[in-house]
Amino acid sequence: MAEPLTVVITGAAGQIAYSLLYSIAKGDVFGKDQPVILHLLDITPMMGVLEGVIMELQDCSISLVRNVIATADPLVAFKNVDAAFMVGAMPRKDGMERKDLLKANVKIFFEQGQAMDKVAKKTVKVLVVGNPANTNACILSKYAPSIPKENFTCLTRLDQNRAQAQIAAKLNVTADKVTNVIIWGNHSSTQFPDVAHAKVDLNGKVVPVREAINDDSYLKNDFVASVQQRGAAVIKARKLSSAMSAAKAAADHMHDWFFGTKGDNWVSMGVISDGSYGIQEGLMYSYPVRIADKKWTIVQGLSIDDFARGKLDATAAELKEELEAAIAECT
Ligand SMILES: NC(=O)c1ccc[n+]([C@@H]2O[C@H](COP(=O)([O-])OP(=O)(O)OC[C@H]3O[C@@H](n4cnc5c(N)ncnc54)[C@H](O)[C@@H]3O)[C@@H](O)[C@H]2O)c1
Ligand SMILES: O=C(O)C[C@H](O)C(=O)O
Repeated sequence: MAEPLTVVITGAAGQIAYSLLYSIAKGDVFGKDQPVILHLLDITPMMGVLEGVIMELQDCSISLVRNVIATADPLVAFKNVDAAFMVGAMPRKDGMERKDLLKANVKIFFEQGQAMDKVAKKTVKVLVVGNPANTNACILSKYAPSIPKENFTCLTRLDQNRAQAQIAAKLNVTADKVTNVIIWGNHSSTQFPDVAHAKVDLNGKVVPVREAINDDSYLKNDFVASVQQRGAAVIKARKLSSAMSAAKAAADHMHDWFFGTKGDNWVSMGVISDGSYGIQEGLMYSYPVRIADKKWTIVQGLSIDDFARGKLDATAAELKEELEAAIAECT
């Protein structure tokens, strides 16, 4: 069997971690033959709750988990980690936008970046889930300069999964039949869920989603709005932000980073912009990526029409503003 991977989950006593830990422990993320050592970080007042979560993890009786370290000290949590799920942050409440969390949450990533810089492996793969996820990931990377920028990503896979599921429901197929939906930009209400290059397998025949749906007005309006607003809709209904689906998406993201994408398929991830598609360099922007040998590359050469161009630029403008506000908080 392989050597254990050391994996940190921050916000480990919270609701996303409650689902995510089980997924990681049973091998959904790193493989069914891959043992893991779990580092669980939360704040001191949550250590009692975390103890209960660890009891449950133990009671799952899963042999892939070789050790569990619970701590409120980031220097202990990030020590020698191979992968990091950065979940620990305040969730929004009904009526808030995710960027309203910036003031409360960005300092967490400012401080944790510095700790990560000191003690994490330089190869660590980092996924930021805590909102506003793109900007928090940018700040984390900025304050962990010894770790390559390519190692920092943020979660937009939940938006991708939502978009895929909605298209699948409309076409009366299962979600796995829909591929190459793209989420561009910010994990916020300005994100652009784009099906211009998406495909669907209809009874063995692969056709463009646009052709199968045959309703551009729906794809440009109701579909886009409903993916953009899905997080808010869950909060309104559940009085809590999404957790099971967020954990599933985080698991999907890290799994694909480790195991790669298949064939022509791509997935969406928030990654550091290199200027692709005219987006300002250095923003943490969600792009379509292909992954091989544990490295992502932005899919190039996709056609962008005027409608899409406007959407790509609007979400980039929001990210630029968020980043400026976040940097001001970190002085
Ligand atoms: N990107 C996405 O797709 C996505 C999806 C869902 C939720 N989220 C975000 O994920 C975050 C967590 O959501 P949740 O529902 O699990 O929240 P939660 O309140 O249930 O859990 C958050 C946990 O983080 C802990 N925490 C707070 N400050 C911390 C710190 N400095 N270090 C370590 N832990 C800390 C809290 O004590 C708590 O246990 C929120 O910001 C939420 O908005 C993002
Ligand atoms: O919407 C939220 O605030 C939580 C999360 O980002 C989501 O998309 O469900």
